[in-house]
Amino acid sequence: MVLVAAAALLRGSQLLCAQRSAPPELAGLWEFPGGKVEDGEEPRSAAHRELAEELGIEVELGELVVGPNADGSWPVLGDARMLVWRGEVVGGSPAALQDHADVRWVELAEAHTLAWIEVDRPILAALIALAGEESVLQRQDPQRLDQGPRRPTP
Ligand SMILES: Nc1nc2c([nH]c(=O)n2[C@H]2C[C@H](O)[C@@H](COP(=O)(O)OP(=O)(O)OP(=O)(O)O)O2)c(=O)[nH]1
Repeated sequence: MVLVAAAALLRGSQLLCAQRSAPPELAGLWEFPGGKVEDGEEPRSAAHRELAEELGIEVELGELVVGPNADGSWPVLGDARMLVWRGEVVGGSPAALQDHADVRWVELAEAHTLAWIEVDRPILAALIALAGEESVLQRQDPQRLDQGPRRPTP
């Protein structure tokens, strides 16, 4: 079975969305940038390689956005499964160098208004849920996420 490695790259409240230029049946649709894992390749390395090749960026990947498959992947087109990590851009500026018509930072809450590959929509919903949970945690205990370890009060 084909394994795809992709990234949900965030910049504050924005998500990096990529618009495919090929194949014809997917051209114009939006997706999480990434691509197929090659034989013998680590899935995370594949994500780094694809993002460098296709968008010219270096990324740092964080936790997996856990999907419904046993390995945490998401069912995607063509009977494939896709691993998606949250991450951020740490080098370069995203550009549609290869296989994409456009690449855009979009407010995560507005991203669903783009014409996504339909099977990606549950992944978008999971990202919004994760962001919501984090903002609740942050409101409950702002120091926990913002300022690192608590200092004892004098
Ligand atoms: N990259 C990516 N692929 C997705 C997403 N959703 C989804 O169904 N797919 C499907 C589309 C393709 O059938 C497959 C990924 O193939 P790809 O064309 O991006 O892979 P690749 O860059 O390695 O391309 P190639 O070697 O086949 O030319 O997974 C998504 O969000 N991102």
